[in-house]
Amino acid sequence: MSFSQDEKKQAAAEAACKFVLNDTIVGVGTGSTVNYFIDALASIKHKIKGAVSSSEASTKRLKAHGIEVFDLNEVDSLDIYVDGADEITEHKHMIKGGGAALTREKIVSAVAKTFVCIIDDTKQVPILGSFPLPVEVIPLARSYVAREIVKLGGDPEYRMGTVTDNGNHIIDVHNLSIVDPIKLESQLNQIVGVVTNGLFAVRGANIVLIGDESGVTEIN
Ligand SMILES: O=C[C@H](O)[C@H](O)[C@H](O)COP(=O)(O)O
Repeated sequence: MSFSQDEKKQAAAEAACKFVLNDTIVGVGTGSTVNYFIDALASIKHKIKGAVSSSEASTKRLKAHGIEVFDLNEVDSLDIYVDGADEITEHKHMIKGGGAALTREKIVSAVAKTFVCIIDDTKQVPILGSFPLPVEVIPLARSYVAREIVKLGGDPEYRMGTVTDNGNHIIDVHNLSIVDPIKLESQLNQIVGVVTNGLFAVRGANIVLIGDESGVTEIN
């Protein structure tokens, strides 16, 4: 029997529920895999205080399930943050932001003690960069940032029509072979006008749950 990509996402998402502790506030990411997690969280919502969300889309889904959504500024710490990824390496470095939620995801995950990454097995890569790297930019700085990205060896493409939850734009960077993701994450963030970029390497994942043909594989 073989599982579809959606079934693998759902399996990984449901497996993340075992990391949810009683009476805590859960950090919640964004995307199609996280949507399965939110649905699974609904079945144990009586156990938790609520959630902090990384996007308007996740907030809407959480509230539709009757899960209370807290402002991050009201929360000192989070035990876990659960989110998907667009690519992840064996070092648990990730590219995120395919859904343009990277900045709030990076902020909420920074507050959490443990980042639980939920993926299907297509997201595992030996080296990051086949998936175009999203960079959130202040609209005024878009062309300047694009020129600076070219100097770093990337091929920038404006994600036309996308406005982030923060009112900013996204540049997707193609043709990068990212040998040192920690260094590149910092270099990109130093360009004036960049809000943040989709490399999650300075702070990567702690636990990875991979939906695959065996069910779910956990990497600690
Ligand atoms: O901005 C979006 C996020 O970083 C998502 O977590 C990422 O794109 C993975 O999304 P999905 O689970 O839909 O593949």
